[in-house]
Amino acid sequence: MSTTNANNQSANNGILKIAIQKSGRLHDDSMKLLKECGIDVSNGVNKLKSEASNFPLEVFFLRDDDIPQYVEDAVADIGIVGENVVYEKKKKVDVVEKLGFGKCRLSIAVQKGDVYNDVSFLEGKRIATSYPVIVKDFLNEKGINAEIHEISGSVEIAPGIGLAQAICDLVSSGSTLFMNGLTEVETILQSQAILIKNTQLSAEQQAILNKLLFRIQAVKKAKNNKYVLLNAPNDQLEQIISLLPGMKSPTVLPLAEKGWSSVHSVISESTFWDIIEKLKAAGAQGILVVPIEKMIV
Ligand SMILES: Nc1ncnc2c1ncn2[C@@H]1O[C@H](COP(=O)(O)OP(=O)(O)OP(=O)(O)O)[C@@H](O)[C@H]1O
Ligand SMILES: O=P(O)(O)OC[C@H]1O[C@H](OP(=O)(O)OP(=O)(O)O)[C@H](O)[C@@H]1O
Ligand SMILES: [Mg+2]
Repeated sequence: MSTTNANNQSANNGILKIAIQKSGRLHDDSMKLLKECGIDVSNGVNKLKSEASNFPLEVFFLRDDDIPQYVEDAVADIGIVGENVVYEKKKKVDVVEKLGFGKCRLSIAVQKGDVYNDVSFLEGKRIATSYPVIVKDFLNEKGINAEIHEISGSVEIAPGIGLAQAICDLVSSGSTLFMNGLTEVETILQSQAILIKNTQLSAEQQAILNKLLFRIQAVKKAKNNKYVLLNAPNDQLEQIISLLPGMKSPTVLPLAEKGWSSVHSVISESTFWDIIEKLKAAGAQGILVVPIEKMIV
């Protein structure tokens, strides 16, 4: 390749195009994630495209259903979309990272009062859904013959108006099912927002993605951990330190008051309350818990 061509190539590839949902459940969290990664993107009303001012990223605002196709076709290089949409669309894209928001499940529900013992209930029935591909795969796997009636929204209303005897739709709190007199009977898929990428990124695009990913992982780790500061009597230090993992090991500093130390450490969100109780029981006092903004290990 000549130098000129190489330069042109680099000009084309010097920016990464990301597709995110224009409006809806994933929009705000997707924008927030970019912001937490230190990337400034303006989000003007009715704007469909925006360029980050301080990172080589161009943002396309799209309907979530279209994102896997755009990423497969390299119209966008990467995208943020629910796993449910990725599995439904079955496009050729690579999954890069789970993002920890947009958590929901895709479930089958029937009318309250129906006697549902197992999936054989669905045999010969009509199921309303916006996810015909995933439902078809599920029924095939279970050896059930049922009619799939595809509708694009307000799926939970279908049994109540005589359109279907069962539905398959996204559930989070369960309140939409409850309000429509439905009961969840099978969970087909657990879903959350994920980062997907085109399968043939150039080396330069991959390098930008790696930079973005490094930041995303630091943000995610920080969210899953808390910084803890506490005072400990020196004669209890050994026991208290054994309860605290820290990134390497806890920091211990002497307090102005003799016989006491200040202990600093990082605790994971999942074990947080358990460890705090044990720390208190071991004699820790003045425990402060502080959120971490970024965490690079
Ligand atoms: N109740 C929920 N709780 C958490 N996440 C959800 C919930 N409902 C949907 N999601 C996730 O958010 C994604 C977008 O949901 P939304 O309802 O905004 O989609 P949509 O109406 O199809 O939007 P679009 O206009 O972009 O097509 C879903 O595909 C799913 O991954
Ligand atoms: O279990 P819940 O917490 O009630 O959430 C489930 C509802 O959320 C989603 O719809 P959304 O509210 O996004 O509206 P939509 O129909 O426009 O997609 C989904 O399609 C369900 O209807
Ligand atoms: Mg959609």
